Amino acid sequence: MTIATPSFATLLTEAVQKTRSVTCVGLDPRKANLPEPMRQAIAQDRPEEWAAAYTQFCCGIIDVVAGKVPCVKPQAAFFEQLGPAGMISLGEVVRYARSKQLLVILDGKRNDIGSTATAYADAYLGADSPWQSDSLTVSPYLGQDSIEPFVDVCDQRSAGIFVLVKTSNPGGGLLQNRETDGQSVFQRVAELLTELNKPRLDSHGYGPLGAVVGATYPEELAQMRQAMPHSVILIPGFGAQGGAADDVKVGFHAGGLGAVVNSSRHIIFAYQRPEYAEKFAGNAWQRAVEAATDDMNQQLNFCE
Ligand SMILES: O=C(O)c1cc(=O)[nH]c(=O)n1[C@@H]1O[C@H](COP(=O)(O)O)[C@@H](O)[C@H]1O
Repeated sequence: MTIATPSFATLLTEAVQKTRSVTCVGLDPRKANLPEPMRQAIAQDRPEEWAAAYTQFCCGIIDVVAGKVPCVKPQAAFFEQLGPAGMISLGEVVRYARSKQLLVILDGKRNDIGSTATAYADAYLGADSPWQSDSLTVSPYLGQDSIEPFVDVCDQRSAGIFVLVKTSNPGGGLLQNRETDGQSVFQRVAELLTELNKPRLDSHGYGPLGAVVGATYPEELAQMRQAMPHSVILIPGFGAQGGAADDVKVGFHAGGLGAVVNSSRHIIFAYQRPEYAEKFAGNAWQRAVEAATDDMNQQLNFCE
């Protein structure tokens, strides 16, 4: 097997070391939460105008956080809400983030039967991908033959995936915690990721198959850190969903390696948080993004 170097996992580790940050800024634009001046500039309530505002907003965030954090995670759903115009905006945001040396985790939670999974993998991660994302969130529900096409693409290009293992939402346990053959479904997913990563490790011991484990389940996060020594863990649920620094620190290896922690609303709409609202009203929303990013970096001060 020939594996593209440097791998996505290596690039992410290097970006963490360079920025001394484990923060992933989630780009989840919402019409109702855009700063007032941007909402006022919408002349007609048309998807094209909102999409242009989303591009402006997300690129404005990227300008603030580039150099401060290793990666950003655009959530496709919010762009898809605007239809084709939203997808053009998503493409522009991905391109702009990469031009600012930020790694992009495209949050699409994609997957399907193997032959269609190949199309998703080529679409988002392939060498000729029009999106050129560095990585993609992937659902494991269709099994190993649905994950392998993504791994094949990761072998060819410096790309990675983050597979849903234990999600942050309260209802995730209904299926993920289901016990079968003496282990839970999420433990079985973790085992599969470890098997697939083993022949593909970089010099830090990480493979292309990352995992998603929510900050809202610290006990399971600690267990999953042990079960998946070769996966970089994407930890969402910090901030707005209640996850705190003490909850996520168990997801890391020494020196702040092996995980990144996502926060979306608490950073991008920080200007609306009570502690920032007065100081950063109106046009000062980018300064609120900066303050919230600096604060999160300080709280997650795990890099040696
Ligand atoms: O894959 C994800 O990123 C994800 C998985 C998960 O278990 N929980 C979760 O919240 N997410 C995403 O992480 C982001 C969390 O946003 P905030 O709650 O605003 O920080 C959203 O884009 C979610 O779609």
